[in-house]
Amino acid sequence: MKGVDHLAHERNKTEFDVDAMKIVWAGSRHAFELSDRMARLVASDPAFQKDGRIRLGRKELFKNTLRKAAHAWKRILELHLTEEEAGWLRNFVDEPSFTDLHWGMFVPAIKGQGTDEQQQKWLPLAYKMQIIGSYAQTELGHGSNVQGLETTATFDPETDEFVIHSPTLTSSKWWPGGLGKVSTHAIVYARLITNGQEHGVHGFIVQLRSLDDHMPIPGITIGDIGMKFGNGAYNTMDNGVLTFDHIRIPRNQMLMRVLQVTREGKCVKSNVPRQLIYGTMVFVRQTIVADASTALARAVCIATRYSAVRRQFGSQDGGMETQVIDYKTQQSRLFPLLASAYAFRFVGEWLKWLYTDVTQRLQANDFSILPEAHACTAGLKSLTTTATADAIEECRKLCGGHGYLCASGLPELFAVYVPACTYEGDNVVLLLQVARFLMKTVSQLGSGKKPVGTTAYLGRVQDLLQCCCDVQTAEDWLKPSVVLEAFEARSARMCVARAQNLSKFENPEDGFAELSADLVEASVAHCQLIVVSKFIDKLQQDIPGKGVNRQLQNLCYIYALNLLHKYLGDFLSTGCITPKQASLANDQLRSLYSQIRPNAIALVDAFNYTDHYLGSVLGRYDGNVYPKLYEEAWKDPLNDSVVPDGYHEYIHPMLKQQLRNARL
Ligand SMILES: CCCCCCCCCCCCCCCCCCCCCCCCCCCC(=O)SCCNC(=O)CCNC(=O)[C@H](O)C(C)(C)COP(=O)(O)OP(=O)(O)OC[C@H]1O[C@@H](n2cnc3c(N)ncnc32)[C@H](O)[C@@H]1OP(=O)(O)O
Ligand SMILES: Cc1cc2nc3c(=O)[nH]c(=O)nc-3n(C[C@H](O)[C@H](O)[C@H](O)COP(=O)(O)OP(=O)(O)OC[C@H]3O[C@@H](n4cnc5c(N)ncnc54)[C@H](O)[C@@H]3O)c2cc1C
Repeated sequence: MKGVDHLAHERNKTEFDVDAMKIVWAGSRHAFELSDRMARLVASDPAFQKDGRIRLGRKELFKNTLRKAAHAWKRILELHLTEEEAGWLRNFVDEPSFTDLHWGMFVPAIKGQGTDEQQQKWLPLAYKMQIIGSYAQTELGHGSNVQGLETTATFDPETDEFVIHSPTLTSSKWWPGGLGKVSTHAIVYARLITNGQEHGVHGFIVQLRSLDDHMPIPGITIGDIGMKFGNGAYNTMDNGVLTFDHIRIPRNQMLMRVLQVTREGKCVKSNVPRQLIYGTMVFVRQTIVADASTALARAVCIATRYSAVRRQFGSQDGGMETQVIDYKTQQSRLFPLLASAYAFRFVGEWLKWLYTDVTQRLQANDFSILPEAHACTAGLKSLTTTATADAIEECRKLCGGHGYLCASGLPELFAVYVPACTYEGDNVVLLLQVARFLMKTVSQLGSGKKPVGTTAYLGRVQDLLQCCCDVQTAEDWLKPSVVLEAFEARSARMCVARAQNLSKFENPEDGFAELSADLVEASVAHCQLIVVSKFIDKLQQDIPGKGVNRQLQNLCYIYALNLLHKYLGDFLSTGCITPKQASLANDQLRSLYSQIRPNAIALVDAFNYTDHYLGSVLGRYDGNVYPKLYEEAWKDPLNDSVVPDGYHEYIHPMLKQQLRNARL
């Protein structure tokens, strides 16, 4: 039975078609229907309930994840779910597990780096989960520096095998998800050595555990690396440690799409660029950008609904107090995060398109846009995960004290999300990759090479260095061309200034190292420009539904103008805009907050999250926060007994002692 909707008065204020917005958020009607069906399927299945997960001990927690994964797989087979449907199911089950690495990295690595024969042999086994794989790249001593990995794969021509070996403690594989307790196989990255010569790092398919009794293959030492940050959270995952003592694998288990090793141990390069060895990371970084909007939307949904429920101060004549969402400070902290969720959704959609395009081109041996795909996935992964992690924490603060309770869902969401800033490439290391790409692009401008794609604006660098923003009123900030030009000019000017500083160094690598902090700032400016421009592109599409486009416009300008406000130093110091224009942008921002305010609840309803998925008392759809928070408190194990364990040992003697002292 449906209860009272405590947020009904908020929903009645809505000025747009929420169902139409749900489709925009999902990406298409098809995606909406599919994700909606999977969300309900998961929410209604008791096997997927997640209440109390944070209170489980590690062993119980992990076993629970194994049970859920097995149940999920059973349901996938019974219901004949497609890969797309299974992907949504995984999302709504909302529990990191070895299956993520199997499907998200092991399978893509074989697809991207394996030859046709290797794919034919290994993919059917992996698709049926007759083998379970992980992605073993990082080592105890090296993660970011992939070329610094120490594990060796030495070709033995006598037996036609590779010998995989961990020569040092620091060469132990360390971190791979699913490796600790579950995976039977892994793609192991190791330095290839043939005929005494090194040929860089390559991927090898290595069996780790017996398919009969799950015992490690002799010569392999393997286990879990231990508890990670937060209760529940990422501790459902068995991140592992692995060492090899001269493990032999057949030659055909090296992934050979980029480089073949012949029977004699000769290395033969294919026409595929070496960077394709890093291709799996490009794929996963792209999925991480899409996931950022999902996690951010979740936190924002909780904080927005709770901000409409929560009241503090402002009561007159015994009337209702003010909803905290009506405080301008609350709006100026919350609404840019709401806008960012939508912005990241659309840039994620675009990045998926870019990735599909690159994949098709690679199949046709066109490798020209690989550098741009790398820069975009690396940069946007960095930008969106940093912003999302910060935003989840901000949402916790926006919920006041109750945000700190696990019942708010925010502590666990933060703990599970925050490693995204590190895994799949440390965010600073990735921004440095973007900086290299940008500096290379700027350095080639003089040679007549026309930049394309996301750097096309650098082709207009002369105009951008001279342009003057012509904003005269706050309304002028609602013109797409004005906003875009301000972001392009800021980014172009920052890139050119950094390039000029770099050119003062005799050795470019020394210059790059010395100026790296400044270079990272230019990368951020460039990536923010991409997000703004993709949001503006979205507005140009024919978007059906009453009032939907208007809301998206408001969100787009909130996203852009809030960045302008936050990074005012960049905009002013590069001379793109004047202080007066910045002040007008701020006036416009305040006006946009007022326009978003009546639609805020509907804009988070459009995410279509079930209460199961949100996992938050504060974010409940019906806004019935207080009675449920009160109920939740009594579920804590400390409340199992009225007098706590330990009273007789510790509290009672202390009280008695005090009493005796008082009598003295
Ligand atoms: C209980 C639940 C049950 C549910 C069950 C359901 C089950 C069924 C589901 C089935 C459905 C299927 C659905 C699919 C699900 C998908 C899920 C996906 C989720 C995935 C989750 C993932 C979780 C996260 C796990 C994290 C994993 C990792 O962290 S792996 C390790 C990552 N490591 C790194 O990222 C290292 C970072 N370092 C680097 O990338 C590089 O070394 C470097 C970029 C720093 C470069 O360093 P260096 O300078 O030394 O470079 P060098 O090697 O010399 O090369 C330089 C040139 O190469 C160019 N370059 C670099 N990188 C790339 C690249 N990636 N691509 C292209 N080019 C690249 C670089 O620009 C240089 O070029 P030039 O300048 O031209 O020379
Ligand atoms: C939860 C989780 C899951 C993971 N799963 C996997 C997995 O499945 N498979 C796998 O192979 N790996 C996995 N990893 C490892 C992950 O990919 C690495 O931790 C990540 O790439 C960062 O590398 P690092 O740990 O070596 O950091 P480091 O490079 O040691 O970073 C430490 C600090 O040094 C800075 N730094 C490093 N290099 C530079 C530089 N050149 N210039 C400036 N600053 C620099 C960084 O910004 C950072 O502040 C996982 C990690 C985590 C946390």
